[in-house]
Amino acid sequence: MTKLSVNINKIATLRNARGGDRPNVVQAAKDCERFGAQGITVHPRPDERHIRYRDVYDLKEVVTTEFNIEGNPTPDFLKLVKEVKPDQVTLVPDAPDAITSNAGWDTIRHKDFLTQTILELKEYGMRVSIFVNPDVGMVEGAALVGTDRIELYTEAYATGYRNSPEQAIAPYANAAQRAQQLGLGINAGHDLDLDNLKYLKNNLPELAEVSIGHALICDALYYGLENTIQLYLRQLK
Ligand SMILES: CC(=O)[C@@H](O)[C@H](O)COP(=O)(O)O
Ligand SMILES: NCC(=O)COP(=O)(O)O
Repeated sequence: MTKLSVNINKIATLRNARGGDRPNVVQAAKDCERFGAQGITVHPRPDERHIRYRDVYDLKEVVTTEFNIEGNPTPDFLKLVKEVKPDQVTLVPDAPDAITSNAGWDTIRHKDFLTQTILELKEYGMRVSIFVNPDVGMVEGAALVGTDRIELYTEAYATGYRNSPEQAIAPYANAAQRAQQLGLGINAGHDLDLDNLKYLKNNLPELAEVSIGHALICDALYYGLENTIQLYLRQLK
């Protein structure tokens, strides 16, 4: 079974546009769960342009499915996740000024940093995942730093899928196969949508979880949040 974790960053983007509390991020998380989401993902960024650190503490009080916090392990981020203790923390090497996440870890170059950080986080009882490109060498490096899971960065898959699904999936299938041989759990995310999700799922049988935000919240404008979550869940059957 592949779990659907709904990334609610974009709910917070909308809320922040007016400075008030509409839509309410906590209520949205509860509703996503009520509509079938099996997890809630947030990716607080240093400028708090969508999810604020305060939201993360508030969400911890209400999320009853799997709570996944993604982000660059800066001192502030590490303090936050150690206090909140989500079910899963996903480390992403994104620059503070990046519009969105745009690369996975170089697990060889950052081996010492990742090993130390992951060790610390696991002492707090969290599952740790790290964001990686679909590159067998990076997956092998991930196995050496002690992470429980990898999250495959699927932007290249989503872009390539439009021209050639077979070519787009090939590096992901190889990376996933290697991760499984090495005993790593496999998550995936970024730019997944109703067009490309089923093919990814069908070709990565080991996929434990996908986190989806941008396209899902856009779809919800047309289909409604409940229908949209059901449509995404159907792709993962
Ligand atoms: C790691 C990843 O791919 C997602 O967390 C993505 O970065 C969403 O972040 P934004 O909503 O800030 O684009
Ligand atoms: N980890 C990926 C995620 O949480 C959502 O990415 P996107 O669907 O907003 O591109």
